[in-house]
Amino acid sequence: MTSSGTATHGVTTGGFDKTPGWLDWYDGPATPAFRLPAGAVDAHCHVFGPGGEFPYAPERKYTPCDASAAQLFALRDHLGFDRNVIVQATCHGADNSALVDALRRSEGRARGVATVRRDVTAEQLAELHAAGVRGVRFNFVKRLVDRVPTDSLEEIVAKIAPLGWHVVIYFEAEDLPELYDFFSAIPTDLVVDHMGRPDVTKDVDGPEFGLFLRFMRENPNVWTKVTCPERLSVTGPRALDGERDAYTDVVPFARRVVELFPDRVLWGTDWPHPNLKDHMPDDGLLVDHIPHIATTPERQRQLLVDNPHRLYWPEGE
Ligand SMILES: O=C(O)c1cc(C(=O)O)oc(=O)c1
Repeated sequence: MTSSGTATHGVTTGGFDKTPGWLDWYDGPATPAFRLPAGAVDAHCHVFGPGGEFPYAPERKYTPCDASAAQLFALRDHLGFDRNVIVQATCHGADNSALVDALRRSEGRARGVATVRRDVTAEQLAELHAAGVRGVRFNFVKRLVDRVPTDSLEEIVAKIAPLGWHVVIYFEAEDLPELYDFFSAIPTDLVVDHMGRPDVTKDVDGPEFGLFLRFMRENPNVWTKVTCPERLSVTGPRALDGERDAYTDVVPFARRVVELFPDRVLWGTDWPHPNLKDHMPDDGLLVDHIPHIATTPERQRQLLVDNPHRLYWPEGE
């Protein structure tokens, strides 16, 4: 596996200039000390391009290094995951071609979460479904989109609900008070990316994280990904240089969610980790974060196997 094969000197395939300061994904990840249970799912990861084959969207807010389906599946096998849930990245806008290509190449071992526009047709949705898409993503993180998708969400949800799909939302903790009622009205299953991005310098028992926990408690259709400690951490040691006890400041937040809602949590690597600014984690060491937040074999099995299978492979294939 190599990131340098597709991205060199700031240029990706297709002649796209990477965002200045872009950090490429970590090459040569460690073998995790934590043995993943059989059937484990990496339930949040992306593919980027390759730009020469699947050009990045004109409206993108960043240009990444390429990160292909083959490279993702090599990482899956190296870490010991059985399956992936591939989430459409904002750098591809609503063009899901790279995602669909990856799903087809996975031979049933990946499901997808797409981004669609309000004018998406039933035929287009049926095609995405056949490829393995089971959800749509809406991004409320302002640095990643021109406009938050409040207008289009209801219209799109009405179209995807009959397919049994769910909604994935990405937002920041400070925006939850304003969006609380809007999100609570979404009728489908609803998956919140990265625990709603808590500010981990604040108290885990404080009002901000308390609102997120209340959101989950009051809405039994809400799930969350206890992911991205590398994004949320402020002081914790990083998953680098052999560190298997990384991102300790995020642990109390993720552990609390796993303990309170063990049947509505998912975990993923977030590979290839878009927009990290100060370091790129070793995904092998990131897997070693899991037993710190899901502390018993039963909780680990729910987080990594039972929950993602229920949401993405309900037919039991
Ligand atoms: O925090 C981010 O920058 C980020 C971006 C994207 C995306 O661009 O899709 O996805 C993520 O899960 C996280």
